[in-house]
Amino acid sequence: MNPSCNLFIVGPTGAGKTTIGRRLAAHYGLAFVDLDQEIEERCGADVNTVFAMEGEEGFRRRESELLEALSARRGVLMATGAGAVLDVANRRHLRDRGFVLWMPVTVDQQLERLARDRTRPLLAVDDRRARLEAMAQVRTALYAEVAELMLPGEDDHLPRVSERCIALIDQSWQRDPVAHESSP
Ligand SMILES: Nc1ncnc2c1ncn2[C@@H]1O[C@H](COP(=O)(O)OP(=O)(O)OP(=O)(O)O)[C@@H](O)[C@H]1O
Ligand SMILES: O=C(O)C1=C[C@@H](O)[C@@H](O)[C@H](O)C1
Ligand SMILES: [Mg+2]
Repeated sequence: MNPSCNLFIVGPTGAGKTTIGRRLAAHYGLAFVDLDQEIEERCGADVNTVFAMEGEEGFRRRESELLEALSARRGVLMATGAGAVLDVANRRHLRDRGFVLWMPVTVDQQLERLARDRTRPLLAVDDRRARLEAMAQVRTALYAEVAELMLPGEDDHLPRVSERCIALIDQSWQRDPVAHESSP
């Protein structure tokens, strides 16, 4: 939505939604919220444990409930989990309640960036490349459906990536001035 008071970031796992999102929030004076981290805080358990105890279905239910609540706030930058776009109601909330940024990443970049990562349960498989390609097959069109702006995806020094993102966002995000008011 443009104009809007929120920024939401979507994109594949390892795209940089959390790391770059944090920097963008600081730049724009928005409250940073990371959907995965919020789920972990509320459950008192990490994402791996939530998947193990409640299955992907339980995780997705929690993800949708929180996305609904957090996206209703004003003046937030929310980094979503990579699979949040799978749900149609999530996609509607994202589109209706904020300006949606898409951080792209190639499968090669994902494999390199997440080589030592063990925190993503859906990547706990023998053939990570095949899993990531299958995810991209389903999800790319969904990122495209919700996003209004694609950010740069190349590997670089994080402050430089953030600066390039800010230059692009400044060109197309019409910030709703009421964003500076406190929430009702
Ligand atoms: N443009 C970039 N250049 C180099 N490294 C990057 C870039 N963007 C992110 N990274 C690195 O990639 C790793 C994954 O980034 P991050 O955790 O922010 O991804 P994410 O999109 O939040 O993933 P997830 O959806 O699984 O939460 C981090 O180690 C981060 O420092
Ligand atoms: O790709 C996904 O579906 C996921 C990505 C992570 O951000 C977490 O939300 C969780 O591991 C699921
Ligand atoms: Mg993240």
